[in-house]
Amino acid sequence: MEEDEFRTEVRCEGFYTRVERGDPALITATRESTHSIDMSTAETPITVISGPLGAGKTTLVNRLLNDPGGREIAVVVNDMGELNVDAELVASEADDGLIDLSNGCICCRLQDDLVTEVTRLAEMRSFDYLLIEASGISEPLPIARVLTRESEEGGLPEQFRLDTTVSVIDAYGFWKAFDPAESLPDAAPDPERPLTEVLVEQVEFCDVLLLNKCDMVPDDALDAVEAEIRELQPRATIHRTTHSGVESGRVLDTGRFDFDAAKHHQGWKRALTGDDGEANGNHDHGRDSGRAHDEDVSAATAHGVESFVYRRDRPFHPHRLDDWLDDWRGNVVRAKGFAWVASRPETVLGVSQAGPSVQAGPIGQWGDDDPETRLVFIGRDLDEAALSGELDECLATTDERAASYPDDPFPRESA
Ligand SMILES: Nc1nc2c(ncn2[C@@H]2O[C@H](COP(=O)(O)OP(=O)(O)OP(=O)(O)O)[C@@H](O)[C@H]2O)c(=O)[nH]1
Repeated sequence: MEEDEFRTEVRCEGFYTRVERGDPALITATRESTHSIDMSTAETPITVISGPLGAGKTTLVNRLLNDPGGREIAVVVNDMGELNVDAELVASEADDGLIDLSNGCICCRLQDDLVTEVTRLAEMRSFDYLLIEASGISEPLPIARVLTRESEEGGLPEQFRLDTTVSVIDAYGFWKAFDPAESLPDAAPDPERPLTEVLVEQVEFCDVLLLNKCDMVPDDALDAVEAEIRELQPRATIHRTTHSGVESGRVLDTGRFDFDAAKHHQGWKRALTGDDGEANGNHDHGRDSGRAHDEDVSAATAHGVESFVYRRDRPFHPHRLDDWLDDWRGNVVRAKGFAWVASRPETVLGVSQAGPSVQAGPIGQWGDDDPETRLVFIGRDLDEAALSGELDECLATTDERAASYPDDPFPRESA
């Protein structure tokens, strides 16, 4: 069962590509820069910037273009709309000292366009760093797959190396989305857009996480938000920022990208496997944010952030489970895992909840594995006994296990 079987299918409608090159003053600065580029490796590192709509991605791109640390940076900006507003914003910053050398707009699927445009860029221009700003609804994992040539669709030329995946997370938006007790009046989830699912995936898959817009969240709430994010994302370095203010070296040339680690050390997956990441040398989380593991643990404890795994070797009654999934328990930030349902005893049901967004559907067969429900819950002040009791009420009786279910509710998708 691959985690991307859970992923929401998100289509990207357009890439906007431009190369930014420094003006003479900037090139002078480049020569004097302490940053040295080892041309002998002939590899162009890539940083991918993901994050929800309005989190501060373009702000970060512009910061990096204005302070490239001696690098000549090319930027690919991806936006969902016909007009690429982000590219326009990057361009306006470019007027202050960077020259737009090429631009273009194409409409097609994300992966093909990404490969085509980056390949074309590399043929046309010389640059020594590539920034990719993903759209607010892009999932980082499929992008990383293309950039590491793991995609069946093909990948980038060998000269590129994915160096860092960065997620810029709007601390205020996160606070509103996942903490109903603290949420503001406009925090109601938009039923049209299950963005919380994408937001959580952006948190879960990254090497570096900027917790941005810290100026908009009170300190105690910020601590709680960071504790929740740390529970979802045990591996990444976290930087608290305002206006995406971070030294370029924190997000460029970090060498932190590690596909296996990024895929397997998401909070929910580690809770399922009981792996705390120390065994394989990835126990460096929080280092750059100045926090040690113990501090993360105590921050989580102080804010009541915790996780537990619900395991049962009896199937659910499909309709009772479906009804239960309809009600979002506000203190659950994330629930994810595998369920066994009486309506499809051979089938593994993937369940993925992020805030008010809940998805559940078949993702494979149990095969030789003994069927067993395993669901991870991550949240604040979780009442494990109550949640487990509610779920136990959804388990099928012996008679119900033998029944047939012509109107099986799965797959289900809801915002
Ligand atoms: N108060 C506050 N505003 C910020 C901060 N960072 C960015 N902004 C503002 O938030 C708005 C959105 O920032 P962008 O950088 O365009 O965000 P984005 O992630 O590129 O947005 P999309 O491309 O629409 O997904 C802009 O008006 C920024 O000036 C911050 O730390 N605090």
